[in-house]
Amino acid sequence: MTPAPTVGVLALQGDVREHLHSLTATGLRAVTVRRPAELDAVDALVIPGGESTTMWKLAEAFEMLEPVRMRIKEGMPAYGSCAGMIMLADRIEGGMDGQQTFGGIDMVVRRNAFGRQVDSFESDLEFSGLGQVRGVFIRAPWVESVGDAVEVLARADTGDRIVAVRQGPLLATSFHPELTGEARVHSYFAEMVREF
Ligand SMILES: NC(=O)CC[C@H](N)C(=O)O
Repeated sequence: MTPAPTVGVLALQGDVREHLHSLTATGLRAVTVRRPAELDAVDALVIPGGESTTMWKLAEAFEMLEPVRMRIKEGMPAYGSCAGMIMLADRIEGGMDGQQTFGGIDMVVRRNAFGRQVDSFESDLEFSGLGQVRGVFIRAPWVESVGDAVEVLARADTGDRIVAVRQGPLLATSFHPELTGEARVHSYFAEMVREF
């Protein structure tokens, strides 16, 4: 039997523990990643929810920006929730001056897109291939536009906004399945990792 793939959770900032827990529940090995050497040791990476401006600054401070970009270019599977989705976007709107991302998914993501009234909310989404999934949105981004290579997996019921996408080995959601005990999104990612 081949050993289970190891997934790193980028542990600079954000809801790292919740992702570690969700990944372990799918049968994958999950470890924290803060340093380039730790990144080298994993087969795939999860970028948690949190605050993308802080994550970007810490990624620079920990000299992780380029190494993560490089691994993504080489085809490493990655999944980002919320701030993690922002980090996987090739282009962002509403970012801080100079804010950078790892990129990888050919999309424009708008930060804090759902506005003040609905800073945080929950709703049921139709997730392609999974059926109905409960989405928890916390100052969440949405996907403003996608390139041809990007598959739209879910839209919010509020105005048809795109909230889950996949491009090859890269997955991103505006919402946080790691916070609701919703195992199927992590299982979906685990399948992507095993296929890789
Ligand atoms: N829950 C989240 O991850 C929020 C994302 C945050 N608003 C950002 O721009 O990074």
